[in-house]
Amino acid sequence: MMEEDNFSPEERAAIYRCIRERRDVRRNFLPDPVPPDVLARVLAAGHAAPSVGFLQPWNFIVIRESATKEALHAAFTRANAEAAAMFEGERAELYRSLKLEGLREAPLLLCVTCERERAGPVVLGRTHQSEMDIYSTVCAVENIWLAARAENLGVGWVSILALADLHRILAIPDPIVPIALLCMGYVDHFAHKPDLERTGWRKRLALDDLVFEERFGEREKTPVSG
Ligand SMILES: Cc1cc2c(cc1C)N(C[C@H](O)[C@H](O)[C@H](O)COP(=O)(O)O)c1[nH]c(=O)[nH]c(=O)c1N2
Repeated sequence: MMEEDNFSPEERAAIYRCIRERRDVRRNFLPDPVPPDVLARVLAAGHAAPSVGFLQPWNFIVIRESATKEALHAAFTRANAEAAAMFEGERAELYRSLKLEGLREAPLLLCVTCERERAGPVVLGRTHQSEMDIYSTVCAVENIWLAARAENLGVGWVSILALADLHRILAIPDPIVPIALLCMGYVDHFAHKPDLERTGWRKRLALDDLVFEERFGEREKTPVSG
């Protein structure tokens, strides 16, 4: 390999730090706007994502209007009441104490959509696994999330909304699928642990419990962390 194709140890360390220290952020947003050049870099990172058949099925809808943010927040409130009712007792109490969106506080919201028919009905790589265009769009979302972290921008994914509300509020026509509604902005700090871990909702699983080696149709647990 050409020397200049390699990542230096410092570059590698920065990438792993970005992955490790990316957080889902939906609180403590500062009012500072996201500069256009920063947003352009973050969106370019999204657009650099892999996609099935090189379909690039995404669009990025930038939302700054407070009326739209309020409408999305109202949709969240409706959905969240339904979601909260799925839990009982202490769990329900804990659920209600969680801050699960930052739709009004974030200076900018981003909706990432997937246009499934962008290249017609037949797409290289999608014929036998029809969700691949959706997954490609999720790859773009993760790129955005990581690039934003490298730009010191917090990003939170808000999925507690009915899809029909997203279609209506953002005027997204039916063949296009809203994949992610993200709240984005500068924050005063990044938490070291996920909120859901810190609040005791769920523990982080051990990597070694999740890795298996395949051996002639059998699976064997294979510790990797050494
Ligand atoms: C597809 C999808 C959808 C959602 C999320 C994530 C993803 C991947 N997460 C964030 C989620 O809770 C968070 O990623 C995990 O708790 C781990 O925390 P970190 O992202 O590592 O900080 C999330 N969080 C939240 O507060 N409200 C939400 O609606 C959602 N929805």
